[in-house]
Amino acid sequence: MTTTPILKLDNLGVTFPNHPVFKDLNLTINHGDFLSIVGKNGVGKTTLMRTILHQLRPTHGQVTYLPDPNHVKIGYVPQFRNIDADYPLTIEDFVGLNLTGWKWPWLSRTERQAVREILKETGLEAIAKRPIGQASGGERQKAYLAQALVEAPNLLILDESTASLDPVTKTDLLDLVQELNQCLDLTVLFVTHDIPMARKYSTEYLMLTPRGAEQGPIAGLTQNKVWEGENV
Ligand SMILES: Nc1ncnc2c1ncn2[C@@H]1O[C@H](COP(=O)(O)OP(=O)(O)OP(=O)(O)O)[C@@H](O)[C@H]1O
Repeated sequence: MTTTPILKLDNLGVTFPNHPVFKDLNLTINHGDFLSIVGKNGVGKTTLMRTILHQLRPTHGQVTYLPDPNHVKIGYVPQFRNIDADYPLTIEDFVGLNLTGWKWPWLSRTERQAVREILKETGLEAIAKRPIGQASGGERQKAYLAQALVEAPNLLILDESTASLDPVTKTDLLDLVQELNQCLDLTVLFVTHDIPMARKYSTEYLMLTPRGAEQGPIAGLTQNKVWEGENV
């Protein structure tokens, strides 16, 4: 099987004032990888995602999109975020927010079709007209995922985005992500504390510890290893 890299981290390091988060991180992520990123609270997982998204300039090293940034389209699903109860968008508006048409009446026929399909796939179809501010926490997380997927990314970052979901919803959404991973070669970076879910869905893992990083095929990631890593 040929592997084509989509993202490369070279000697990557981030230090906040007097506070090194991670250093000397080297990693190549290939198209179609489903990489779980694990490690204890505060070890630097979100900082790494922000660096990959170029929201944060690394202190050392570099992040390279391959073959170039024009070929990498990123979808990002954040950790749970509060939304004001009177936020003036329906769920379907919210899902289409990043498309060129922006709000439902101005979306093109193709964009509307894409929004409808993703609402169906994420189980939001029945509540598409509900104001997003009235949606439950889990429904909002689904809407964030749908918003990221509707743009057909080839790199999806899930930053603890399934943490607030019930087990059935979590499984449904990760099944969908896995289907896109396997059928469309979607590359997935899955930041999680849920080791059984990481083992179920990922192909590879990256474990951050205060001592350094460890990586490998997902079969090598066990709950014990994470606990040991967390005690370093
Ligand atoms: N802008 C910043 N300035 C200074 N320190 C920061 C900044 N952002 C994050 N940190 C610190 O860097 C460390 C890593 O934070 P980060 O959010 O990346 O951890 P995490 O592994 O994602 O944690 P969690 O599992 O709790 O979400 C933490 O100690 C955090 O307080």
